[in-house]
Amino acid sequence: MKTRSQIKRSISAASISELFSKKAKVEDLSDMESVRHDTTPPAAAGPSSSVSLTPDFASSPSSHDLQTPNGVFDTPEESDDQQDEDEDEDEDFESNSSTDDDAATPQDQSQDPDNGSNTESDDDIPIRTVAARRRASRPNRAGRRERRPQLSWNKKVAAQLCSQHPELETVWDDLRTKNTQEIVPIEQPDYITVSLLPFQRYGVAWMIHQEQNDDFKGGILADEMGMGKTLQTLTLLLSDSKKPNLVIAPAVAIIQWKNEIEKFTVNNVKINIFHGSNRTASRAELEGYDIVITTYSTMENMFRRQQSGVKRNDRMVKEKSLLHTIHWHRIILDEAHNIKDRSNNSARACFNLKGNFKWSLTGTPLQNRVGELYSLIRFMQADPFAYYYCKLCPCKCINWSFDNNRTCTECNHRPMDHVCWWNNEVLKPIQRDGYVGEGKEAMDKLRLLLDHTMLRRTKEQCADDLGLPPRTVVVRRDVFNADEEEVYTSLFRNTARQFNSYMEQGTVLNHYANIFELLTRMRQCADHPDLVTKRNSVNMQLVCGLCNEPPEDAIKSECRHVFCSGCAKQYVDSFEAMDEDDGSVLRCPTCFAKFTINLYQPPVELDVGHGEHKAFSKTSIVNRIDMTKWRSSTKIEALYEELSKLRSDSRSVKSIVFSQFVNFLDLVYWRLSRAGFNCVRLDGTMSPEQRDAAIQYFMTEPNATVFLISLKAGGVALNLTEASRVFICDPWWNPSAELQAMDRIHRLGQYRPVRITRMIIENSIESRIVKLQEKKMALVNSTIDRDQSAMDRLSVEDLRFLFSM
Ligand SMILES: Nc1ncnc2c1ncn2[C@@H]1O[C@H](COP(=O)(O)OP(=O)(O)OP(=O)(O)O)[C@@H](O)[C@H]1O
Repeated sequence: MKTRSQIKRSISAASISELFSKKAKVEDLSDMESVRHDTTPPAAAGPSSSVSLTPDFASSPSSHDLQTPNGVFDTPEESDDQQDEDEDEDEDFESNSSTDDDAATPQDQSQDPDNGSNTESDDDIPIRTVAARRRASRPNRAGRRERRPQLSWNKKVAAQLCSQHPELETVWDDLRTKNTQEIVPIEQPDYITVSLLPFQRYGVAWMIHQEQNDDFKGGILADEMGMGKTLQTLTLLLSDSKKPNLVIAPAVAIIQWKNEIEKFTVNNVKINIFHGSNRTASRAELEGYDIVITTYSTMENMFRRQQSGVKRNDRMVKEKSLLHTIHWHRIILDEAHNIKDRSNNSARACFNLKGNFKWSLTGTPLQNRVGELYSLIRFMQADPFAYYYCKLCPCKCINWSFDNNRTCTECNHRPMDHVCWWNNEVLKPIQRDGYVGEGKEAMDKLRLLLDHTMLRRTKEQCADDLGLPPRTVVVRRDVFNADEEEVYTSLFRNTARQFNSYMEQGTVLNHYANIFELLTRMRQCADHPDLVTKRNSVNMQLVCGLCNEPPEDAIKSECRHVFCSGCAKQYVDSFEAMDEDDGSVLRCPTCFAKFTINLYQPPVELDVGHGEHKAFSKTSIVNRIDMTKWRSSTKIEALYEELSKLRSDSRSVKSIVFSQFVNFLDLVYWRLSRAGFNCVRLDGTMSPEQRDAAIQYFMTEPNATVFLISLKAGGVALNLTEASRVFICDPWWNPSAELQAMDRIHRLGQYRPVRITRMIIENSIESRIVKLQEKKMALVNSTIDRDQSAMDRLSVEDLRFLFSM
């Protein structure tokens, strides 16, 4: 569990997210009363490159707590006895002119560049600084405490850096006084076949301006989801005839890029989809294309083979990555929040690409904490913000590079002598002080930097241009029937008893795999009890070890068990969030060996084949149980009722149904097809081509009225504006995943009012999850913490709440 002080220190992701986006709030309308979210623009709204960074930090901590080496906060106060004991020692250190601030955060300077965490041990803190701290807190001879003007740790480090790197002294002033030239929207280009909207013409002009101005070679286009970032970028890519350009996108979006290029451009744009086993190996060929489109996993995989090698005849052989060899004209990261964790392999692989201009596209530039923005700044190699500077000499580097002796390969000084400018100027003060004092100053600097590197417009600001219809969100609450309740209650009692005994023995973390599975089962049971009671006959080699479903974007652990990539990430994240530090290790839910898995490995292909019912895979529940005796569930019937009502009102209304469980989608498919609905499916067991074919069919076939989509595979990056209804069948821990899903239909090209229905079983864990979401949201909104990272994760407290009888 995080300490209160730790929580206090964190800057709010929520606040920043809020700063960036005013999303329609999800209203809990148990009585099915609907709420309209007006998209009328406020009078003064309009395209602007500035982002409002004005969080409500009224209750932020005002004290400058000191961080001890073990991360616990204390003050420099000490007992008089202790002070006397240290008297002599102190005198010796007078000449070192150390101040209490030296002792404040000595380890802050020695960031592990990869994760931003402190890496030095207690032993690394010079003793003199401890003594100096004691001296500072002791009364002087007149009985008063010494009060000297104090420089914070970060300010001192900044001063040290400036003495070696004088150019750093004026960085912020230069940025502040920079002549911000007025940006005039471009004219409609003749190479684009569709009329760009006014804010899009402005967006392209801003991108061109960024490239022409020498300060930043690119930037972040962060318009809200569905406002046409792809089209704006495409217009930029074709604004000169320079090539080759590289687009990196999630697998689900690469075909969409291809389609947009074909649909919206007149010239014969030469494109290559660099993905799959048939991709070209020729550098010359790739360099001949205008635009090369690839996926994060392909790019990451190539980089890994280059850096770490690949096993051939029991030897590791390193292979040059074609993508990293070419010098691209522009590099575009679509859904750039994929690299928000600067230490993940995708991020590292992106940082190492070479190009003249680097662009990040994302509707959610900040999901959890301010630190995530570093990845985007680092990707565009913003100078000096992304660089490390040595405090002892003029050494400056973009890559953290230390040899085995832990000395810099450039200057031989130690890691702790090197400081990331971003960490010292922005991240640390905000983490420490929130939005007061130096924290506020740092927040202003961040805003200034974003003003110069990021363009963000919301749907609300551009409502006049977009002309989007209103969006309504409702919650439909049902209760289990008697049979379901019996199964669920027995499952819940058993699992709660089990959980409580782990709690009593203090072994929650040792049994984390078990608990995670129990939670999943209860969530599945709320969809349909069969998902839990008919699990036995599953071939464990072909299902995810966490959700027991056909694995989506399957990945393998070192112990060779298979998992959905989404499940494994959630499992690892939640365990890490426990932060109990009692030596427990995360175990594989299948074999209980230590769980080691590369979360960013390319998906493995599994041959699941087809069973008796050809439309379903061999492992599908439909092929494992006797469907002639099958009975539906409350959730499925509620969905059926909603869809039937829609169909009787209008036969042309199309709906999207999201669930996290592929087997549940199979059961829904079975039920709805038998009731005459023409259903289409998309999940993470399908190849990009199959996914695209499903999307095309749904978008163009008038009779295809229901699209069943797995939230893990289709929650982001899709355009599904043919539909105007969304049903979210099971609540997710993180509400932002649900918001992303909703925006698949509330986007440009949507002309009908949009209605979202969240389906909840009232007497089940689902209503508790919704309460938990509300609780976390309230915590986030009302406390100083405002760090939304908790949204994605489960604490022991959360588990206690979920299992309370
Ligand atoms: N000027 C325009 N005229 C007509 N359609 C447009 C225009 N601009 C964009 N669109 C369409 O709007 C839809 C949304 O655009 P796009 O997918 O680029 O949004 P996005 O901002 O990238 O969203 P996300 O962040 O969800 O990926 C697409 O179908 C696109 O073809």
